[in-house]
Amino acid sequence: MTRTPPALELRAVTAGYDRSAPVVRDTSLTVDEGEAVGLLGPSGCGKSTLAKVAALLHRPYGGTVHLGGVQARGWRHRAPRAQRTAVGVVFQQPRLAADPRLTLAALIAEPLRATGRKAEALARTGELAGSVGLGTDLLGRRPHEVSDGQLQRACLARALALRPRVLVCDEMTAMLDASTTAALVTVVEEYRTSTGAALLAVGHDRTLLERWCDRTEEMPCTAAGGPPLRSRAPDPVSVPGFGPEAPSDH
Ligand SMILES: Nc1ncnc2c1ncn2[C@@H]1O[C@H](COP(=O)(O)OP(=O)(O)OP(=O)(O)O)[C@@H](O)[C@H]1O
Repeated sequence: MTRTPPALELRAVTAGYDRSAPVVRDTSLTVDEGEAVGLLGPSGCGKSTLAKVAALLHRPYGGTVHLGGVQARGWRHRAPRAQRTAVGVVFQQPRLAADPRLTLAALIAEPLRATGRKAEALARTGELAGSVGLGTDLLGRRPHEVSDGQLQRACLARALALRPRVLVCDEMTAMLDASTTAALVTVVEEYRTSTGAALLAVGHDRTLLERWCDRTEEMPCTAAGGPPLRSRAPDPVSVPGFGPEAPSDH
């Protein structure tokens, strides 16, 4: 029987900002279709770097990235569009990830416009905003006129606009309060349930990631010896998705 290829596979990735001292070394990670994997590890161990490699935003020194079984053939704008748009990404700090000149409507519609879908952008912006709990009254505002939570909702809507098969959430909720965290996790889970998309969620909040994800991976510090990643299934009492109790902020 042929096995469905993983939605995301990182094979022996070595990456960083100085070829002589990479922050990620020979690291492999697989996220199956429909699976949610949490990536934990000490600060500075390279989780965000690995997340950027997974989202084809950072070119590794070594190793390969495969999306749906197909090896990525480029990085950033040089990646083929079908691969680039197969991964949606949300970062920790929405103010760094959002062009301050754009209204929230334009921000959400950015990927649709950038891929030439102007009519779809007009038709779906309101629906996308609604799907992340963003009132249409906020769509005409610019990033400095909304809260971090409202801006992060817009960034999540932007990441979902092209209906990615893989969603990478890099500390998406780290700056948010417990109720906004719960709301955004619920949005991601509803999206995954309806589309079968895979999730790679990076963070420090072990309680949140162990509740949210099917399994977690521990990323060691390369200075302390490097991979392999250590896998951990959730406790029997925790459930995939988000339970009734909101996690605390950190
Ligand atoms: N653009 C950059 N240029 C140079 N070094 C960088 C850059 N971005 C990150 N680094 C360094 O790479 C290392 C790994 O950073 P990274 O952000 O991937 O770690 P992290 O595990 O996500 O950390 P945290 O949990 O604190 O967010 C750190 O030592 C960091 O200082």
